[in-house]
Amino acid sequence: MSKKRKRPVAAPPEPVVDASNSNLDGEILQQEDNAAIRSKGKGGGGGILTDKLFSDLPISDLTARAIADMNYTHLTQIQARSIPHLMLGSDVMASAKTGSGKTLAFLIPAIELLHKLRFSPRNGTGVIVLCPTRELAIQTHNVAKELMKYYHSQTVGYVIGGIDLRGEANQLAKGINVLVATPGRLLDHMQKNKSFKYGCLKCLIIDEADRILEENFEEHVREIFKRLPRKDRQTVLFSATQTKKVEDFAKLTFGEKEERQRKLVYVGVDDHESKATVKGLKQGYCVIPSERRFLVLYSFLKKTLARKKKVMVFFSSCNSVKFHAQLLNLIQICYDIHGQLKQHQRTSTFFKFHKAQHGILLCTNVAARGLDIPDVDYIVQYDPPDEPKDYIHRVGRTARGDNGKGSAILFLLPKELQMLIHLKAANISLSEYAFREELVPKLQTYLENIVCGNYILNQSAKEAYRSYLLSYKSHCMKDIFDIHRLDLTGASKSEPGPGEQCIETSKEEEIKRW
Ligand SMILES: Nc1ncnc2c1ncn2[C@@H]1O[C@H](COP(=O)(O)OP(=O)(O)OP(=O)(O)O)[C@@H](O)[C@H]1O
Repeated sequence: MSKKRKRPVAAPPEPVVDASNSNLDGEILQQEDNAAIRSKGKGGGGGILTDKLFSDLPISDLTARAIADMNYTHLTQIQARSIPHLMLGSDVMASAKTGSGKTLAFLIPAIELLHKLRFSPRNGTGVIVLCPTRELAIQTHNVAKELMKYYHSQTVGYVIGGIDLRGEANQLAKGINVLVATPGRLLDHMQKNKSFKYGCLKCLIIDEADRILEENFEEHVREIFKRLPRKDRQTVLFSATQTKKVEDFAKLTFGEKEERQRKLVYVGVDDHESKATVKGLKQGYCVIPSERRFLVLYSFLKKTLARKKKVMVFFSSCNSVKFHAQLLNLIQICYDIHGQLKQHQRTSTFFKFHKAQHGILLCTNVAARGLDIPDVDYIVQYDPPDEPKDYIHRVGRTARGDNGKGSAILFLLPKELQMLIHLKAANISLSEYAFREELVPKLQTYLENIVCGNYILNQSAKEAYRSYLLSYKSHCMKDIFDIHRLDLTGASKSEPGPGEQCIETSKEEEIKRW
């Protein structure tokens, strides 16, 4: 007889917590100097604006009016330093911190270029912007659309995975001049869609270039490059974290002996800075034993929500996001984004959280790069990132734009403390926050009972726990994140539920089996 599946039901009221450990009004995380992490305040911002005015740029009236409508008057540093080179037609490789205005820096010259060339839909695609994630592509498309709102003869659109290929093909057949795309889907159209015209391409922009050139995109990008016209094509690479790989790629793309190589301009706004993250970001770490992690997170979220804050929490796997969202949704509404969701769910969640005044978004690294969500107060890294670069992009979702402010907290197990050395080497310094044991709510058994009593939650907990161990095992910093030294009993409590029961064989055997 098949087991009847139960849907998660609303949780019974929490047990009365002894007032002495009723953390919920106290500061669960406290900085050593006694100043608990706080969110946005006034004054002393990032100072990314220059005294250069958009009104002094040699751009068309149409673009200038759109920029004025967006209420931008002064250029940011990356805009002031890269736009002149881009408008001269140089190939540019540019780097500037998160939230510093790179999107306008590459879009304005690209739109101007097509305007000057009098591009129209029948010319096909003249500019391609490659983005690593679908949400970032949608966001970049929306900015381009706003900038082009007074243009009547040039068109803008996007093609991304998870959306009907035929619908996109129809749009491409009509002619999309500025096309924002994810690499896999762009290649799909290049291979399968004869009505996609890109023979007149004038500019290729690769946003988050270091990510796009990583292993999982490399093959796609290589194929895309083979198909794109090279003659008279400008190539532009932007990111907050440029790598040697991007440099090598630039050399390869432009060709050592080609004339273009001589025109490659490098713009590094923060090259001489001693900090890899922005000024308005307050960042710290907290060492928390495995078995307390979820309870600390729960308390923290409850408290920040009571103060009407906007929080993003990063996990290492889709299954972890899914399970924690199901569990937290019994207690408190939260949003979640990960790669296992259907695209329409991802897009709708992204826009809901974008618009929300306060709330929680649980996510994987799919939301780590480029997303410009207004007024995020806190970034919590429940699971540590794979490498410093990922750390920089995750925390970059707060403290954005001029005078942006925000806070970030990294959860570490005692054995993971050495990660701070790697972060320090990448110019990231974190303050220490102590968590107060006496304020941790005594809810573990209560939560475990909820999870074990509900089939769906129970299954999700098992999957989340397995995924947590798998991602631990595949972590880049193997010397620190050593699965053989991980306390499995404690780890299972950080995903409250059946935990270790889902590992039936001995620890070593099970790990080897994976
Ligand atoms: N000239 C400007 N004046 C004021 N605000 C600006 C200006 N240019 C951009 N911004 C704002 O700064 C914020 C960050 O911009 P953007 O998303 O382009 O950053 P980014 O450098 O691409 O960040 P990331 O590296 O995270 O992708 C946006 O909210 C944008 O509206």
